[in-house]
Amino acid sequence: MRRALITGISGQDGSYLAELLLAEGYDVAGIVRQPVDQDLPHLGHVRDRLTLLHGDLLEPGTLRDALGAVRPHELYHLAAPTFVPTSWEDPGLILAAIAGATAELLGAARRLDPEMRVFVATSSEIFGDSGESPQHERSPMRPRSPYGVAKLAAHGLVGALRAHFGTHVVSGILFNHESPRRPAHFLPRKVTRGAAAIALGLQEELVLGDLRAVRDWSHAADVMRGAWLALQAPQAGDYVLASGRGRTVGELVDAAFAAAGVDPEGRVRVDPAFVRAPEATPPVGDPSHARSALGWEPAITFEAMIAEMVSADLAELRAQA
Ligand SMILES: C[C@H]1O[C@H](OP(=O)(O)OP(=O)(O)OC[C@H]2O[C@@H](n3cnc4c(=O)[nH]c(N)nc43)[C@H](O)[C@@H]2O)[C@@H](O)[C@@H](O)C1=O
Repeated sequence: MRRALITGISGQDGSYLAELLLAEGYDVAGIVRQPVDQDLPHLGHVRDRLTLLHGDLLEPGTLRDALGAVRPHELYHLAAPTFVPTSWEDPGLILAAIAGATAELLGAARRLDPEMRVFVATSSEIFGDSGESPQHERSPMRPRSPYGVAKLAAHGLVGALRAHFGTHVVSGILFNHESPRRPAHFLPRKVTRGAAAIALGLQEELVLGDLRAVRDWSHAADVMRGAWLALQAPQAGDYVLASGRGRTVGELVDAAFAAAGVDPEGRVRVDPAFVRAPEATPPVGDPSHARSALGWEPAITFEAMIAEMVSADLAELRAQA
Protein backbone atom coordinates (compact mmCIF):
# COMPACT_ATOMS: atom_id res chain seq x y z
CA MET A 1 0.00 0.00 0.00
CA ARG A 2 1.39 3.42 -0.90
CA ARG A 3 1.80 5.87 1.95
CA ALA A 4 1.31 9.60 1.55
CA LEU A 5 2.02 12.43 3.97
CA ILE A 6 0.25 15.79 3.55
CA THR A 7 1.37 18.95 5.34
CA GLY A 8 -1.62 21.23 5.84
CA ILE A 9 -4.07 18.31 5.65
CA SER A 10 -6.76 20.18 7.63
CA GLY A 11 -6.98 23.08 5.15
CA GLN A 12 -8.99 23.44 1.95
CA ASP A 13 -6.42 21.81 -0.31
CA GLY A 14 -5.21 19.19 2.16
CA SER A 15 -8.71 17.92 2.83
CA TYR A 16 -9.53 17.51 -0.88
CA LEU A 17 -6.20 15.77 -1.46
CA ALA A 18 -6.77 13.45 1.51
CA GLU A 19 -10.14 12.41 0.06
CA LEU A 20 -8.60 11.77 -3.35
CA LEU A 21 -5.69 9.72 -1.95
CA LEU A 22 -8.01 7.63 0.26
CA ALA A 23 -10.17 6.92 -2.79
CA GLU A 24 -7.03 5.85 -4.66
CA GLY A 25 -6.25 3.36 -1.88
CA TYR A 26 -3.41 5.18 -0.11
CA ASP A 27 -2.52 5.01 3.53
CA VAL A 28 -2.82 8.73 4.33
CA ALA A 29 -1.12 10.68 7.11
CA GLY A 30 -1.20 14.41 7.68
CA ILE A 31 0.55 17.09 9.64
CA VAL A 32 -1.54 19.65 11.51
CA ARG A 33 -0.42 22.66 13.53
CA GLN A 34 -3.32 22.37 15.97
CA PRO A 35 -3.34 19.68 18.69
CA VAL A 36 -4.38 16.51 16.83
CA ASP A 37 -7.47 15.94 18.99
CA GLN A 38 -8.92 19.33 18.03
CA ASP A 39 -12.02 19.72 15.85
CA LEU A 40 -10.96 19.73 12.16
CA PRO A 41 -14.15 20.61 10.23
CA HIS A 42 -12.93 19.80 6.70
CA LEU A 43 -11.76 16.33 7.75
CA GLY A 44 -14.79 15.27 9.80
CA HIS A 45 -16.04 12.66 7.34
CA VAL A 46 -12.65 10.95 6.72
CA ARG A 47 -10.83 11.66 9.95
CA ASP A 48 -10.99 8.12 11.35
CA ARG A 49 -9.19 6.85 8.24
CA LEU A 50 -6.23 9.22 8.65
CA THR A 51 -3.13 9.31 10.84
CA LEU A 52 -2.64 12.85 12.17
CA LEU A 53 0.63 14.17 13.56
CA HIS A 54 1.51 17.53 15.04
CA GLY A 55 3.99 19.74 13.22
CA ASP A 56 4.78 23.43 12.94
CA LEU A 57 6.39 25.13 9.94
CA LEU A 58 8.45 27.30 12.30
CA GLU A 59 9.74 24.30 14.27
CA PRO A 60 11.65 22.28 11.67
CA GLY A 61 12.32 19.41 14.09
CA THR A 62 8.58 18.67 14.26
CA LEU A 63 8.43 18.33 10.45
CA ARG A 64 11.47 16.03 10.36
CA ASP A 65 10.02 13.88 13.15
CA ALA A 66 6.68 13.51 11.37
CA LEU A 67 8.40 12.63 8.10
CA GLY A 68 10.60 10.05 9.83
CA ALA A 69 7.60 8.52 11.64
CA VAL A 70 5.55 8.10 8.44
CA ARG A 71 8.31 7.43 5.85
CA PRO A 72 5.88 8.19 3.01
CA HIS A 73 6.33 7.25 -0.64
CA GLU A 74 4.77 10.60 -1.55
CA LEU A 75 5.02 13.87 0.37
CA TYR A 76 2.67 16.75 -0.45
CA HIS A 77 3.83 20.00 1.10
CA LEU A 78 0.76 22.26 1.14
CA ALA A 79 1.04 24.01 4.52
CA ALA A 80 1.87 27.71 4.41
CA PRO A 81 0.61 31.13 5.42
CA THR A 82 -1.58 31.93 2.41
CA PHE A 83 -3.12 35.41 2.72
CA VAL A 84 -0.96 37.68 0.56
CA PRO A 85 -1.71 41.10 2.21
CA THR A 86 -0.54 39.97 5.66
CA SER A 87 2.81 38.88 4.22
CA TRP A 88 3.91 42.55 4.33
CA GLU A 89 3.69 42.62 8.11
CA ASP A 90 6.48 40.17 8.90
CA PRO A 91 8.50 39.19 5.82
CA GLY A 92 11.04 37.30 7.95
CA LEU A 93 8.36 35.04 9.35
CA ILE A 94 6.90 34.45 5.88
CA LEU A 95 10.30 33.52 4.47
CA ALA A 96 10.92 31.13 7.37
CA ALA A 97 7.47 29.53 7.20
CA ILE A 98 7.49 29.09 3.42
CA ALA A 99 11.08 28.94 2.12
CA GLY A 100 12.69 27.69 5.35
CA ALA A 101 10.15 24.93 5.94
CA THR A 102 10.29 23.83 2.30
CA ALA A 103 14.10 23.62 2.48
CA GLU A 104 13.87 21.54 5.67
CA LEU A 105 11.35 19.15 4.19
CA LEU A 106 13.16 18.72 0.88
CA GLY A 107 16.46 18.05 2.67
CA ALA A 108 14.91 15.65 5.19
CA ALA A 109 12.93 13.80 2.51
CA ARG A 110 16.02 13.14 0.41
CA ARG A 111 18.11 12.01 3.37
CA LEU A 112 15.34 9.65 4.49
CA ASP A 113 14.59 8.16 1.08
CA PRO A 114 15.99 9.51 -2.18
CA GLU A 115 13.13 7.76 -4.00
CA MET A 116 10.49 9.76 -2.10
CA ARG A 117 8.35 11.84 -4.46
CA VAL A 118 7.67 15.36 -3.24
CA PHE A 119 5.08 17.90 -4.38
CA VAL A 120 5.56 21.49 -3.20
CA ALA A 121 2.66 23.91 -3.61
CA THR A 122 3.99 27.19 -4.97
CA SER A 123 1.93 30.03 -6.40
CA SER A 124 1.13 32.32 -9.31
CA GLU A 125 2.46 35.07 -7.02
CA ILE A 126 5.97 34.02 -8.11
CA PHE A 127 5.29 35.71 -11.47
CA GLY A 128 4.39 39.18 -10.16
CA ASP A 129 5.44 41.75 -12.76
CA SER A 130 6.25 39.01 -15.23
CA GLY A 131 5.45 41.18 -18.24
CA GLU A 132 3.90 38.11 -19.87
CA SER A 133 0.33 36.84 -19.56
CA PRO A 134 -0.78 34.07 -19.58
CA GLN A 135 2.17 32.70 -17.64
CA HIS A 136 3.77 29.31 -18.17
CA GLU A 137 6.56 27.43 -16.39
CA ARG A 138 9.32 29.47 -18.06
CA SER A 139 7.73 32.93 -17.91
CA PRO A 140 9.77 35.65 -16.18
CA MET A 141 9.32 35.56 -12.39
CA ARG A 142 9.39 38.93 -10.63
CA PRO A 143 7.34 38.60 -7.45
CA ARG A 144 5.92 41.74 -5.87
CA SER A 145 5.05 40.56 -2.36
CA PRO A 146 7.02 38.89 0.43
CA TYR A 147 4.67 35.94 -0.05
CA GLY A 148 5.61 35.74 -3.74
CA VAL A 149 9.31 36.06 -2.95
CA ALA A 150 9.08 33.23 -0.40
CA LYS A 151 7.19 31.00 -2.86
CA LEU A 152 9.77 31.76 -5.54
CA ALA A 153 12.52 30.65 -3.15
CA ALA A 154 10.61 27.40 -2.59
CA HIS A 155 10.16 26.99 -6.35
CA GLY A 156 13.86 27.62 -6.93
CA LEU A 157 14.84 25.08 -4.29
CA VAL A 158 12.70 22.42 -5.93
CA GLY A 159 14.36 23.05 -9.30
CA ALA A 160 17.89 23.17 -7.86
CA LEU A 161 17.53 19.97 -5.84
CA ARG A 162 15.91 18.13 -8.73
CA ALA A 163 18.74 19.14 -11.07
CA HIS A 164 21.47 18.36 -8.51
CA PHE A 165 20.23 15.05 -7.08
CA GLY A 166 17.88 13.81 -9.79
CA THR A 167 15.09 13.40 -7.22
CA HIS A 168 11.38 13.41 -8.12
CA VAL A 169 10.47 16.80 -6.70
CA VAL A 170 7.76 18.96 -8.24
CA SER A 171 6.72 22.58 -7.93
CA GLY A 172 3.00 23.00 -8.56
CA ILE A 173 2.54 26.63 -9.58
CA LEU A 174 -0.99 27.03 -8.30
CA PHE A 175 -3.21 29.85 -9.48
CA ASN A 176 -6.22 30.85 -7.36
CA HIS A 177 -8.33 27.86 -6.38
CA GLU A 178 -11.50 27.92 -4.37
CA SER A 179 -14.33 25.86 -2.89
CA PRO A 180 -16.85 25.98 -0.04
CA ARG A 181 -13.89 25.14 2.23
CA ARG A 182 -12.06 28.40 1.44
CA PRO A 183 -11.81 30.82 4.39
CA ALA A 184 -13.99 33.92 4.03
CA HIS A 185 -11.16 36.50 3.97
CA PHE A 186 -10.28 35.34 0.43
CA LEU A 187 -12.29 37.10 -2.23
CA PRO A 188 -14.46 34.34 -3.78
CA ARG A 189 -15.72 33.02 -0.45
CA LYS A 190 -16.27 36.55 0.81
CA VAL A 191 -18.37 37.23 -2.30
CA THR A 192 -20.39 33.99 -2.25
CA ARG A 193 -20.99 34.37 1.49
CA GLY A 194 -22.03 38.01 1.00
CA ALA A 195 -24.36 37.21 -1.91
CA ALA A 196 -25.97 34.43 0.13
CA ALA A 197 -26.37 36.70 3.18
CA ILE A 198 -27.97 39.42 1.02
CA ALA A 199 -30.30 36.86 -0.59
CA LEU A 200 -31.44 35.79 2.89
CA GLY A 201 -31.93 39.39 4.04
CA LEU A 202 -29.13 39.07 6.61
CA GLN A 203 -26.86 41.69 5.04
CA GLU A 204 -27.47 44.91 3.09
CA GLU A 205 -24.29 45.27 1.07
CA LEU A 206 -20.95 43.71 0.23
CA VAL A 207 -17.80 45.81 0.74
CA LEU A 208 -14.92 44.96 -1.57
CA GLY A 209 -11.68 46.28 -3.06
CA ASP A 210 -10.75 46.66 -6.72
CA LEU A 211 -13.50 45.25 -8.96
CA ARG A 212 -11.24 45.40 -12.03
CA ALA A 213 -8.50 43.13 -10.63
CA VAL A 214 -8.11 39.92 -12.65
CA ARG A 215 -7.64 36.37 -11.35
CA ASP A 216 -7.61 32.88 -12.84
CA TRP A 217 -9.90 30.78 -10.63
CA SER A 218 -10.15 26.98 -10.51
CA HIS A 219 -11.75 24.50 -8.11
CA ALA A 220 -9.41 23.24 -5.35
CA ALA A 221 -10.45 19.61 -5.96
CA ASP A 222 -9.31 19.87 -9.61
CA VAL A 223 -6.02 21.49 -8.61
CA MET A 224 -5.32 18.75 -6.07
CA ARG A 225 -5.94 16.09 -8.70
CA GLY A 226 -3.24 17.86 -10.70
CA ALA A 227 -0.90 17.64 -7.70
CA TRP A 228 -1.47 13.90 -7.45
CA LEU A 229 -0.99 13.37 -11.21
CA ALA A 230 2.29 15.32 -11.01
CA LEU A 231 3.71 12.70 -8.65
CA GLN A 232 2.50 9.77 -10.79
CA ALA A 233 4.24 10.99 -13.95
CA PRO A 234 7.43 9.17 -14.97
CA GLN A 235 9.42 12.43 -15.08
CA ALA A 236 9.44 15.15 -12.43
CA GLY A 237 8.81 18.72 -13.54
CA ASP A 238 7.05 21.94 -12.67
CA TYR A 239 3.43 22.52 -13.60
CA VAL A 240 1.19 25.54 -13.85
CA LEU A 241 -2.23 24.44 -12.54
CA ALA A 242 -4.77 27.03 -13.68
CA SER A 243 -7.95 27.30 -15.74
CA GLY A 244 -6.27 29.41 -18.41
CA ARG A 245 -9.03 32.03 -18.25
CA GLY A 246 -8.81 35.38 -16.50
CA ARG A 247 -11.90 36.97 -14.96
CA THR A 248 -12.35 40.24 -13.14
CA VAL A 249 -13.53 40.58 -9.57
CA GLY A 250 -16.64 42.24 -11.06
CA GLU A 251 -17.37 39.13 -13.15
CA LEU A 252 -17.03 36.96 -10.07
CA VAL A 253 -19.47 39.22 -8.22
CA ASP A 254 -22.00 38.95 -11.08
CA ALA A 255 -21.72 35.14 -11.14
CA ALA A 256 -22.19 34.84 -7.37
CA PHE A 257 -25.18 37.22 -7.23
CA ALA A 258 -26.77 35.41 -10.17
CA ALA A 259 -26.32 32.09 -8.38
CA ALA A 260 -27.91 33.59 -5.24
CA GLY A 261 -30.77 35.09 -7.30
CA VAL A 262 -30.12 38.73 -6.33
CA ASP A 263 -29.32 41.86 -8.35
CA PRO A 264 -25.87 43.24 -7.41
CA GLU A 265 -26.97 46.79 -8.40
CA GLY A 266 -26.55 49.06 -5.36
CA ARG A 267 -25.39 46.15 -3.21
CA VAL A 268 -21.61 46.37 -3.75
CA ARG A 269 -19.50 49.17 -2.29
CA VAL A 270 -15.79 49.71 -2.84
CA ASP A 271 -13.72 50.51 0.25
CA PRO A 272 -10.12 51.65 -0.35
CA ALA A 273 -9.11 49.57 2.69
CA PHE A 274 -9.50 46.45 0.51
CA VAL A 275 -7.89 47.91 -2.64
CA ARG A 276 -4.39 46.63 -3.40
CA ALA A 277 -1.78 48.20 -5.70
CA PRO A 278 -2.79 47.59 -9.33
CA GLU A 279 -1.03 44.72 -11.11
CA ALA A 280 0.77 45.44 -14.37
CA THR A 281 0.55 41.80 -15.44
CA PRO A 282 -2.76 39.96 -14.97
CA PRO A 283 -2.12 36.64 -13.19
CA VAL A 284 -3.57 34.19 -15.70
CA GLY A 285 -2.02 30.75 -16.14
CA ASP A 286 -1.25 28.68 -19.21
CA PRO A 287 -1.86 25.07 -18.13
CA SER A 288 -0.79 23.53 -21.49
CA HIS A 289 2.13 21.62 -19.97
CA ALA A 290 -0.01 20.01 -17.24
CA ARG A 291 -2.59 19.10 -19.85
CA SER A 292 -0.16 17.50 -22.27
CA ALA A 293 2.30 15.90 -19.80
CA LEU A 294 -0.18 14.82 -17.10
CA GLY A 295 -3.46 14.60 -19.00
CA TRP A 296 -4.85 17.05 -16.41
CA GLU A 297 -8.30 18.38 -17.31
CA PRO A 298 -10.30 20.42 -14.81
CA ALA A 299 -13.72 18.82 -14.27
CA ILE A 300 -15.53 21.69 -12.50
CA THR A 301 -16.39 24.89 -14.39
CA PHE A 302 -16.15 28.35 -12.83
CA GLU A 303 -19.94 28.70 -12.87
CA ALA A 304 -20.46 25.30 -11.22
CA MET A 305 -17.88 26.16 -8.56
CA ILE A 306 -19.54 29.48 -7.73
CA ALA A 307 -22.97 27.83 -7.63
CA GLU A 308 -21.62 25.15 -5.26
CA MET A 309 -20.12 27.82 -2.99
CA VAL A 310 -23.26 29.96 -2.92
CA SER A 311 -25.42 26.95 -2.18
CA ALA A 312 -23.09 25.87 0.67
CA ASP A 313 -23.16 29.41 2.07
CA LEU A 314 -26.96 29.57 1.89
CA ALA A 315 -27.19 26.26 3.75
CA GLU A 316 -24.68 27.33 6.43
CA LEU A 317 -26.35 30.69 7.01
CA ARG A 318 -29.80 29.10 7.21
CA ALA A 319 -28.48 26.59 9.75
CA GLN A 320 -27.06 29.43 11.89
CA ALA A 321 -30.27 31.49 11.77
C1 LIG B 1 -2.48 32.22 -6.04
C2 LIG B 1 -2.75 33.00 -4.77
O1 LIG B 1 -4.17 33.07 -4.60
C3 LIG B 1 -4.61 33.68 -3.39
O2 LIG B 1 -4.13 35.00 -3.29
P1 LIG B 1 -4.95 36.30 -3.81
O3 LIG B 1 -4.96 36.31 -5.29
O4 LIG B 1 -4.34 37.46 -3.10
O5 LIG B 1 -6.44 35.96 -3.29
P2 LIG B 1 -7.67 36.83 -2.78
O6 LIG B 1 -8.86 35.96 -2.93
O7 LIG B 1 -7.39 37.40 -1.42
O8 LIG B 1 -7.71 38.08 -3.80
C4 LIG B 1 -8.09 37.95 -5.13
C5 LIG B 1 -8.21 39.27 -5.81
O9 LIG B 1 -9.38 39.94 -5.36
C6 LIG B 1 -9.09 41.31 -5.12
N1 LIG B 1 -10.07 41.81 -4.12
C7 LIG B 1 -10.99 42.80 -4.35
N2 LIG B 1 -11.72 42.99 -3.25
C8 LIG B 1 -11.24 42.13 -2.30
C9 LIG B 1 -11.63 41.88 -0.97
O10 LIG B 1 -12.53 42.51 -0.41
N3 LIG B 1 -10.93 40.89 -0.31
C10 LIG B 1 -9.92 40.17 -0.90
N4 LIG B 1 -9.29 39.19 -0.20
N5 LIG B 1 -9.54 40.39 -2.18
C11 LIG B 1 -10.20 41.36 -2.86
C12 LIG B 1 -7.66 41.30 -4.63
O11 LIG B 1 -7.07 42.57 -4.77
C13 LIG B 1 -7.08 40.26 -5.58
O12 LIG B 1 -6.79 40.90 -6.82
C14 LIG B 1 -4.05 32.89 -2.21
O13 LIG B 1 -4.52 31.57 -2.24
C15 LIG B 1 -2.52 32.90 -2.25
O14 LIG B 1 -2.06 32.06 -1.21
C16 LIG B 1 -2.04 32.47 -3.58
O15 LIG B 1 -1.02 31.78 -3.69
